[in-house]
This record gives sequence, C-alpha cells and structure tokens, in this order.
Amino acid sequence: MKITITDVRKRYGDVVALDGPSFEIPSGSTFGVLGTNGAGKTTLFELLVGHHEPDAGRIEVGGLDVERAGHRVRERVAFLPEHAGFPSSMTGREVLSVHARIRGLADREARIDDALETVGLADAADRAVEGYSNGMERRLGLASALLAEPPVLVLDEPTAGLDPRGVATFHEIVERIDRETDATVVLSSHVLSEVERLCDTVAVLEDGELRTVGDVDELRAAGETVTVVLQSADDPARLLDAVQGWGEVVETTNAIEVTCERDAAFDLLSAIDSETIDRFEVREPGLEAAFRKALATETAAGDEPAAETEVDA
Ligand SMILES: Nc1ncnc2c1ncn2[C@@H]1O[C@H](COP(=O)(O)OP(=O)(O)OP(=O)(O)O)[C@@H](O)[C@H]1O
Repeated sequence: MKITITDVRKRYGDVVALDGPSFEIPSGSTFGVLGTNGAGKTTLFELLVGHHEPDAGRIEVGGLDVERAGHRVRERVAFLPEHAGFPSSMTGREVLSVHARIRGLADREARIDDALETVGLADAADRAVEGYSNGMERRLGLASALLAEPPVLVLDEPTAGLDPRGVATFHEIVERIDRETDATVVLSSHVLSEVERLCDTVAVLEDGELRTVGDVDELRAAGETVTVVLQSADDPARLLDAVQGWGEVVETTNAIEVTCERDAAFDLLSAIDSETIDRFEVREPGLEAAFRKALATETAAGDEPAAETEVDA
C-alpha cells in the first residue's frame, strides 16, 4: 500500500518538527527513516498514523487522506510506538486479547496465537508482562501491531534499547514479514547498518527536512570512493610501497587498505604485481558515506557548520 507524504509541516510552539518533507513510500517496501535526534521521525510517524494533524501538507495511505479518513487509515496501519506501555499485571495474551477486541477483530484466538508465534512469545504468553524483559515487551508491541495483519506497519525505533540477541530476533521478524507478506513496513532507526540490512528504500531527515531519499543499493553505490583491501603475499613493505599515491593508505593487522576513487580501483589492481598479493576485496563505502554526504551537502548549502551526527556506523 503506497504512502505519499506531501509538504508536511508541524510545529510545537516555536519548534519546527517537520518542515515540508515530500516523498513516497512504495507499496510493499521496507522503508527506513533515518535521522539524528530530533530530526522529526517520531513526529512524521505520529502524523502518518493519525495521532496528530499536520499544520499543513498531506499524507495519503493507499490513496486515503489521513486527516479526512483517519478511522479508515487506522484500520490499515499498525503502529509500534517507541514507548509502548502495557498494564504490567496482565499477561501477554490478555494484552493482545484486549487489543484485538478493541479493534473489533474476528478469529481473535487464532490471530493472537499466530502473532505470539511470529514474535517468538508463545512460551511466555501466559506470564504477567511485569516479568518481561525490555526485548519481550518490544516483541509484545510488535505482536499487537501484527494482530490485524495490517497492510502497513509503522515501527518507531523498534530495536532501540534491545540487546544484540533481541536486535537479531527483531531483524529476523521484520525480514520474515518482508518475505512472507505484502505489507509495507516503515521503520525509523539511528543505526545505519540496521537500515542497510532491512530496508530497500530510505529517507534521511534532518531538522524536519528531507535530506535525501532513494533506493538503499543505489545510495550505497553512489559513493565516489571505494576501499581496496589487499592481503600481502609475503612482503608487506613491497606492497605498501606499490600502493603509495593511489589514495589514502591504512595498514591494519593483516591487510593494507587503500581508499581511492571508484574509477581508479581497477587501475590500482592492474598496476600491482600479482605476486605481492594473496587476496583482495573491494569494499563499497556503505550507507554511512551516503548519509554523511546527504547531511554535509545540505549543511554546506545552508551555509552552516558541518553537523555532527549521532548515527552509529
Ligand atoms: N510534544 C512535543 N512538544 C514539543 N516539542 C516536541 C514535541 N514532540 C516533538 N517535539 C520536538 O520536535 C522535534 C522533532 O522531534 P521528533 O521526536 O519527531 O524527532 P525524532 O527524529 O523522532 O527524534 P529521536 O530520534 O530523538 O526520537 C524535536 O525538536 C522535538 O524536541
């Protein structure tokens, strides 16, 4: 189900939370919204799910205007907020049962069992939520979002605060949804590697504005440099000598890395005596380079000092 965001604006008093981003989220995609703290991600999601109204602009979900048809949109969109508070004395199953009833869902028992199974909470379903770990609560939130098998899932920083195992489980769940359903998944994150792994399309927000939007693979490939990683055969000094002048050279414990212009990688590899290398690899710059470039370009255009990002590599 396609989502269209058009020139959406939202202020909280003097604070401009969203300053007119416009972009489309393709139907069936797993779409990442990246941004530094305060970039406007949560605000955008809250407008998208109809919790607040924009001051100006429009959001359409599958052709329905969120402001005019909020109720019908909410039937199509499930939201996992950043902080979902559950009544701690209820069991996971009871929480889902209440949510299913409020949403007027049929086949409640079967849906609840399916959702619990999908998020890996079946064994803990009859335990009180107060005994759940943070990761289990996040999974319960996701189970609640999945109950209605919605065509659109909006997940606000779904892995924030999870330990590595919790993060891995969450990634597997999102990947399974992507593989097995037609749902459009929109998620926000600070972690570029997570977006790179899960998402096919990404938008970068900063200060409420759209900095860049596009296909993750294309953004990754749009970097102007690559890193050629060379493993020396038996004479690292000779190899080190051979790569001087081709770009920025870094020696790691078992390799020599040369970051050079994308077009120069082939010439570099052709120029090195093949007897001096055991193995080579050409690394793409990754989404991080595209992300930093998007922020740096716009910042330079705005004539402001380069922004520090809090985004993890
Ligand atoms: N209810 C509110 N009242 C006042 N200001 C708000 C409110 N909600 C958000 N803001 C402000 O709007 C801006 C955007 O906030 P938002 O939470 O949308 O950003 P975010 O990208 O989700 O940030 P984070 O990554 O830190 O969660 C911030 O400057 C924030 O302080």
